[in-house]
Amino acid sequence: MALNPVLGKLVSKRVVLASASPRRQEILTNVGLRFEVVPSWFKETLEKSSFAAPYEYAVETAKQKALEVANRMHVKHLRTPDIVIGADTIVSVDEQILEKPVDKQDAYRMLSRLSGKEHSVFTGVAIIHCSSKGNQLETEITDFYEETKVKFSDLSEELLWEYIHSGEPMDKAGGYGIQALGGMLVEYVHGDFLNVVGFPLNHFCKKLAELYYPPPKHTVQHIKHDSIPSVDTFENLSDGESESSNFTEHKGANKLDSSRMCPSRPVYNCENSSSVRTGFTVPLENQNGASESAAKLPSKILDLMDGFKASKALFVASKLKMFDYLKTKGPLKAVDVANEVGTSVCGTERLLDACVALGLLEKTSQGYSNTDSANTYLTSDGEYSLHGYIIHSNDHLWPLFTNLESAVREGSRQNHRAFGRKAEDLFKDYYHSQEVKQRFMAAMHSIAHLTARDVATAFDLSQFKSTCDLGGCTGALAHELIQIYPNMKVTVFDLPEVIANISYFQPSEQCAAPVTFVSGDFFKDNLPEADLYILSRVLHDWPDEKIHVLLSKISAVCKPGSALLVAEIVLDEQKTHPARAVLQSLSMTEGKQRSGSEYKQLLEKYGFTDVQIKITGTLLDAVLCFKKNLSP
Ligand SMILES: Cc1cn([C@H]2C[C@H](O)[C@@H](COP(=O)(O)OP(=O)(O)OP(=O)(O)O)O2)c(=O)[nH]c1=O
Repeated sequence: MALNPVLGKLVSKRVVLASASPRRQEILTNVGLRFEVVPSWFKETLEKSSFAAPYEYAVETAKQKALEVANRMHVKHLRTPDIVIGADTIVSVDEQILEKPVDKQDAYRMLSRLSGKEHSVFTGVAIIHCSSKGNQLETEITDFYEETKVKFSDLSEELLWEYIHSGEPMDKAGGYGIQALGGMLVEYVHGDFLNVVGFPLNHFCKKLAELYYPPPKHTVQHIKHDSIPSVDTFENLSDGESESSNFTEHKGANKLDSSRMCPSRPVYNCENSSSVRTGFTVPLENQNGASESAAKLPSKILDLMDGFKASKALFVASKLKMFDYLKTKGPLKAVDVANEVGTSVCGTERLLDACVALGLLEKTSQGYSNTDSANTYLTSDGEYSLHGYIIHSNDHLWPLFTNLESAVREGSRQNHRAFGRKAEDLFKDYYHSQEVKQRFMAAMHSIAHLTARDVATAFDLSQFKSTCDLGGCTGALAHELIQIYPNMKVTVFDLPEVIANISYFQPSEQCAAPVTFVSGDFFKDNLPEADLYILSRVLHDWPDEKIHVLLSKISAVCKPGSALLVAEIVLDEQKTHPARAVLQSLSMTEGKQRSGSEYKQLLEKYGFTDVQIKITGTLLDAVLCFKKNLSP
């Protein structure tokens, strides 16, 4: 995800960088922008003398580079991108434009002109919004330039040639690369460093912000390039439900939907920039300047207000297996998805658009397709599929959380309200209903598989020859342990009903040393022998009495020197973070989440010592402790 909310606006768009420059690719990749690279075939041969100023040449070249790619993609590949970005960097000294040197002599000429002097580096950038109407390519061009002043030291002949022989100058404007060896030649830089390297990122973000969130009409002539607006709040208002006229402008503005635009006219004129738009201007709603008095929006609160809608959209799209269909058959139009799934076309279209807005899907003229993370996490057969847990969240947690108010009032689980039966009866369902059992196991498997590597590598466990994962369910963690510690023998101990259903979840490739599954109840039955016991996502679910039984048993069976690894989310000492754990507590199980010192205290009470806590920063943290020599 792009850190900058403005760049986030491009997440669902097909963005093409019309440049072969590895620097430009790196600058944009580093800020999380997803784009294709299609180098431009436009030859940089515009007549320099026909431009009044050097930057005009750079801007025009950037524009031509981007237009060539947009046209080629439209005509040859029948794939119209949404946005094409072109750029051109030149060096200007003594009214002369220097581009890339053609050979070493040329590099020498350029560098000796720059020696001991200040020069300007201009990068022209063109952002082209493309659309296809009746097979015609329509473009809306926005361009700008950025200037950076650079001063070189006096360069000796020897240094100059040594630098030229390094090969660095050859693919760079002015014959130097400030980001590498060329940095040694530079006395000072005034302005945007990245502009010298080939892409003025800051100005680009400001330009996007203007494009996607134009200012109210009366300020149109006075835009200052001194801040990149934080606009994530506006995004949150575009749910079609806000009636407030204060927000109307932003609502329309972030769509960039040409069907809602009024006839062509320039939008705003800023220093260093221009917007030439064919068939593209201000959204109609923008013209009343309504947001003048809009207060600073509380983005976090607005996010929270909308959070449940976003969760439910994800749940429903997952439940309807839309991500599965799109993985195998996408891109698909809404009508095709609706036919596959058996849903209404209009409802499906709204849900798919919502998924695009949430960054789960991409939408192009060919239809909807999965993002990479939807393929990995949201399809039911994805490598780290969370599908099982999402369905569990929808079918089980959602109804419970719908009754949160009663849960807080009464301080207890709300199974009776959510499902019309008590928690104990539901537990019986677990034993009797294959569907409920499978759903629960799929949910546990989802999370265990996703977190297995972090848990398995939180500590070096190579000293342990045998490990028993208590309540290890489908063996996701066990399989990971064997991958990482090939000499380790791993046993999964879980209820007979669980062990009876594990086959579906086993990895297709057979491990050299397979996991052993043993059925039993860890509160009642003898535990298998092991050097290392694991309790992953177990302790937070049980009340103190049950934990007492379990830890006493483990402590009794542990030989001195053997260990217990607990994987849980470890709360901070204030017990308010991470939010994930605190929110999980709201489901009001009889168990609880604990802080690091609480885990330490608990484990020491049962004869474990040398308690080490590893906050992984991911979904699960790890606590490792060793059985001390004397029994507790
Ligand atoms: C001055 C300077 C330029 N450059 C680079 C940036 C640009 O890649 C290059 C100028 O050439 P450009 O013609 O702007 O770009 P390019 O040929 O690399 O790629 P394309 O035309 O496909 O977009 O010089 C540096 O990397 N460091 C520097 O210090």
